[in-house]
Amino acid sequence: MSLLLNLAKEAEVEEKIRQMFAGEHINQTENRAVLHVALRAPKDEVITFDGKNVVPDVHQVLEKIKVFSDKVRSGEWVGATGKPLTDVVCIGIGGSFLGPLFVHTALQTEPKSAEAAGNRQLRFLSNVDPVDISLNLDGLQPETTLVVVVSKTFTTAETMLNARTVRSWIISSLGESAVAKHMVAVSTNLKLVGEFGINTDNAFGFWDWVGGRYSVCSAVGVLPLALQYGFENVSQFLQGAWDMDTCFRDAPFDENIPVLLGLITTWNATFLGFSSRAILPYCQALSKLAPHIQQVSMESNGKGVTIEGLPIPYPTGQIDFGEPGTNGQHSFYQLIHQGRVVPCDFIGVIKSQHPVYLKGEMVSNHDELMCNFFAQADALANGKTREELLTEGVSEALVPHKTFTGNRPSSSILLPALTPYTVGQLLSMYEHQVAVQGFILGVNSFDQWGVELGKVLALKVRKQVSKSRTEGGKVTDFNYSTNYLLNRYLQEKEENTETFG
Ligand SMILES: O=P(O)(O)OC[C@H]1O[C@](O)(CO)[C@@H](O)[C@@H]1O
Repeated sequence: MSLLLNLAKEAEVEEKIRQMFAGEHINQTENRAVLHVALRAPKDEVITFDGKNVVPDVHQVLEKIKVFSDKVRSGEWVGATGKPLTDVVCIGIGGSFLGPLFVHTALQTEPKSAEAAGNRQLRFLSNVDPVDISLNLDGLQPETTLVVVVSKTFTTAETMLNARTVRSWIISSLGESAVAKHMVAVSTNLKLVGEFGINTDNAFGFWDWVGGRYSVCSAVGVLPLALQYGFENVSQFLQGAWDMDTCFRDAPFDENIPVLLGLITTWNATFLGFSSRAILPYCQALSKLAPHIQQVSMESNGKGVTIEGLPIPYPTGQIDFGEPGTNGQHSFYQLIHQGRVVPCDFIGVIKSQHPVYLKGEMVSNHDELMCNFFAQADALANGKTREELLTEGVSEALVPHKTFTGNRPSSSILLPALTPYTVGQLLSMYEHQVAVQGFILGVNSFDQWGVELGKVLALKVRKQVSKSRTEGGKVTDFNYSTNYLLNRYLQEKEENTETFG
């Protein structure tokens, strides 16, 4: 640890944290500041961007969300037919989806939040696959549904097509004028929001200095979560995130949770060369933590060049994946214990959101879950030797199969309980862990050029599909394999299309 702490010094991590909180343009390739911490700063904090304190702007949007969500929840804001809007469908993808889904999943079983939600429903439509539309609109009525279109750029192809499709669903049932009451937006691009037909008075803005995958504490997450759980619960979530932000900003590195986790993750991935990391919450309510952190981490640190554009001669970010325990134990843990080395983050809670204790049982249901949490880290670290197996009377033939090498790294994170506050702490901890790792690797953790090429090629395919539909003829513009598959697809495609309106 002391060598890793020296490395943090050498890599000037302290200075980089300072630059981040000072609103310097550390996202150099996009010439942007990285100020998601300002989204959870209390009113009296001063965080400047290009000489201006941004905290009042943040609180202005928060106040707007509070007023709007209170109106919708109380039934003061009604739909086109005068009915309260009890159900919310958020349309967004990537950072405009995964973070809010993670927090929603963590809060929906938390007693105080669940009570505040009552019978309200919150759903997330992300995939452009029409099956996702059908699943998310199933059982909903347009007259009681509020749609929140969430897109930082308001240009993301999947989100915009889903938004147009759901707008047609509303219009076909309630008429064009219903859009004003039933559709709102979250974006940095208010011009495009207006052009889409959503009243910009009903749009909730954020800023270029918030990266998509770091936007859950902006209106991207706060609006849907406040609609579902009430503003007070969401404000506790923000306070929790800010608590960890201040630990990151102020604590000495040997007590700084995100810095320590960032160093350990870098050690495992880059120095020891372990190419993946498992995020394993022993808490069902954290089932969407891994998919969210997967984007935060892999889109941030999955880079091939340094911030200066030089090729990197060492492995950068790791493949992040995960599932709640104990489910994962019965799925992929075999490989983790005896196959490749996969550093693990175990996350447990001391108090369950729903304690159950069956009469006559030795331990509560949650204790049973947590016994596994404690056991796994030990099993990975210590393993089981040939000698131990022989003492237990295991046959020579089976000894190699039952041996565990041990010496497999893991970190254990124990929370007092899963509340809006600790969910905020957890989120911020991982966001900053990723930043520290990027600072040490020397990459830009805040751009994402690697997602562009696929988008451009999809556009080219889209043009081809529409050309061969209208003009006929075979596709020849791609490589042999793609041409063949695309022609086969177009030839055999038969669709019973459902249209709204
Ligand atoms: O919020 P937007 O602009 O629709 O973008 C959605 C997501 O797409 C990405 O740009 C990746 O394609 C993410 O970084 C982002 O979170």
